[in-house]
Amino acid sequence: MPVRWLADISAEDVPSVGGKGASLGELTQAGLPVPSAFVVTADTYRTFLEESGVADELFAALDVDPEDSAALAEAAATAKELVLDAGMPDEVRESVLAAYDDLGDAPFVAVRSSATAEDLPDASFAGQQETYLNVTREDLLERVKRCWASLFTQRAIYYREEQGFDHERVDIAVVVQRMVDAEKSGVLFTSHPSTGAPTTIVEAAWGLGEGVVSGSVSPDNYVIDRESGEIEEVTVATKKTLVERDPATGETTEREVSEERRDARVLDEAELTELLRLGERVEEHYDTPQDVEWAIADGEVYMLQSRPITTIDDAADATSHENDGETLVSGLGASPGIASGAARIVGGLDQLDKVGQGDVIVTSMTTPDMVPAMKRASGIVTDEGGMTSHAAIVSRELGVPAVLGTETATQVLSDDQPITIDGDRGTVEAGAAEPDEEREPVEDARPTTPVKPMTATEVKVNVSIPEAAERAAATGADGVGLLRTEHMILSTNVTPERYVETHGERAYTDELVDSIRTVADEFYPRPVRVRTLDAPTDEFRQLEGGESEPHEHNPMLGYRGIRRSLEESELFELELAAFARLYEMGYDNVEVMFPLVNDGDDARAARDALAAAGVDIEKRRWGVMVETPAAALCVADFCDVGADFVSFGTNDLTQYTLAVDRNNEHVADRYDELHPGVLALIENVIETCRERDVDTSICGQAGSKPEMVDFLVERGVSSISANVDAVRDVQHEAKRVEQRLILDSVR
Ligand SMILES: Nc1ncnc2c1ncn2[C@@H]1O[C@H](COP(=O)(O)OP(=O)(O)OP(=O)(O)O)[C@@H](O)[C@H]1O
Ligand SMILES: CC(=O)C(=O)O
Ligand SMILES: [Mg+2]
Repeated sequence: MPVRWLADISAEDVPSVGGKGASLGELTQAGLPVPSAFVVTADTYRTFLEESGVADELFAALDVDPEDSAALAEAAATAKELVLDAGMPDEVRESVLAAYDDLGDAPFVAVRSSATAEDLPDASFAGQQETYLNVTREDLLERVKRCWASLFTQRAIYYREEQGFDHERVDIAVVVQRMVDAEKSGVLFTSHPSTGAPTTIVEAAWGLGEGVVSGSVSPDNYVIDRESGEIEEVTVATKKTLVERDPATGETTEREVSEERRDARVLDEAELTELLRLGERVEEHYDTPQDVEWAIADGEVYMLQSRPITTIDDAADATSHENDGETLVSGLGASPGIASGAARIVGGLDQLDKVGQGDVIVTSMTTPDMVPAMKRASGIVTDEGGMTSHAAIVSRELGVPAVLGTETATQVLSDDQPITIDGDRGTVEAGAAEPDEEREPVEDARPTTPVKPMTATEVKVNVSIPEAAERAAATGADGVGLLRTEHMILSTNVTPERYVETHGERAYTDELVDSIRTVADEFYPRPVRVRTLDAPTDEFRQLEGGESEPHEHNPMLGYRGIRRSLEESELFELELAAFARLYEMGYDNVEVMFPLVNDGDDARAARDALAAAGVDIEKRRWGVMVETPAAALCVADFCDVGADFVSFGTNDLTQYTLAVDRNNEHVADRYDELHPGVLALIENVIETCRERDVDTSICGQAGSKPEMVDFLVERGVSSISANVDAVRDVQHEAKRVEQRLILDSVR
């Protein structure tokens, strides 16, 4: 049977109709309003491959060295051409068209890829396959083939080759469904996506749902208490664009929303009540909270897809534990949370093995070599280190509670001693907390909510170690505002020069490609802004090969950032080659950012080096950091040389503006990112960039501070990048300021 109707499909049919098809079948059988549809099954795709005779040639074409980008591109092009050019077996063609005719009155249909579980388990691949809206009978068969062909993009081929996953084992089904000519649409979460509380959250925008799902439109947000049915919170967004069928051409197009509807509320009470009711029925049917896509046309609500919410944090409502044990040591609460476990005193790298799952690492200071053990640990305690130390950055990104700078923990605590650490208060106490409050190891930890306050200001996340990518992506951040390359280098424990000497040039580039790719994959298609190397000489000196680093009176004012990269052009070329490779592999979400530039000359030189490495600078997004007063004052020059964005590195901008070395404890109390001098420079840059249509952003620590968020959002910054644990708060803060601005403008 080449096609199957929704009414005959249920959850067991995933292998035949894919996840989307199966969920639509379940909803239909449960009596929920789903537009009529049939599924072109995975078997049909197989039949097509065999009977059209393309299978051998197709799979032979896919057998490439995934590292050979040219070959990869060719394989993808060949595969697509083979699939699109192959004739459909008569039986398939007839069944599909006959099923279409049974939908009645020659409707427009949605042709939706429905992946089967056999494909890559990597979640970032979901949504990679195509969906076509407003398809007519004439284009139907071709669109079905296009869905099939979308299994063979460069990225997909690369990934399967690399994972040793057989292309022949991958299946795909295609849902052909009557279009809902949606006046409004969106998503709804039947229960709160992070706590599981009985709160329904609805997001809604005008037109077809594509915009909401892809994130290109900011939707209204409604929060409804399921028990009382009361609408608790209504946030009306400015909806600039909508997606709809062009009545003249029949094509799906995006257009501007009319003035009067732009800021108008999308859903009224009756519609919300109806959505709430349908959501409850869906949740009841599956017996677990669901994430549902819906659309409304002519006053009727339709359900377009349902998936379980996988992000509910079981620990979310666990109450904080009051441990009555004695406080053994205290220090800086550098990474929040409470953790209990056996203390493991780690005196050297050879002792890392004794750190098991759930233990607490106690060490004088962490090093990059300890990261794997840090991932296993439930908590981290150090003698030394402040808020910006390696231990602080890594533990925050991994979400492992940490108490740092205790001075004496390695002496006071003993091996195997049960302890409880509080990463908020900065204390280490004797004894273990109740077992149910122990933190889950990172690998099993559920990511936090994907439903975020929608903000016009993009809220992104900073990432330093690729191991933290999954957790960072789960914040629902709009991308990565700063991916530091330093840690990728530091984790090799040798200087880049030494690495190239011992491993070769290719290996150096490979190392960068691999690390960046981990993050770019996790976030795809959300943008990931990667900064080229910025490590001061004093940090490199600690690495193997670091003896040849120059001694500088003040490394902060010295040989680092773009200055060093332009000087050491051979190494810089290898670094930039990594970007060229990533683009060839299809990571079009990667952006390049240059640190510590002072003026147009620096920016131009960096840009030219990027172009010389084979990156199309017109097509790819690149930009510079604004970290020196000179850069802030010369920002127009960056716009002139074609930067797509600038990003405030307020850690540096503050130290250079105030002449306060951020590593010098004698002047630490004068370090103030909100100093009027710093803010004046920032304001000036935002204004200049807005006039010239260049994006502005912040990626320094101050981006995680509410006062700075207020200041930036008011001035119209394009995006804010925050630490992993601050993303949610920044989203809320940005939304609050945006609402206030809207209200002010109305009054
Ligand atoms: N029959 C339909 N009528 C109106 N809009 C539809 C229909 N089918 C899909 N859409 C819209 O198009 C969007 C994208 O469709 P679809 O769910 O097939 O793709 P996707 O979200 O990219 O895929 P996946 O769910 O596999 O990640 C939907 O969210 C929905 O808003
Ligand atoms: C992030 C960074 O480099 C800075 O704030 O200076
Ligand atoms: Mg900096």
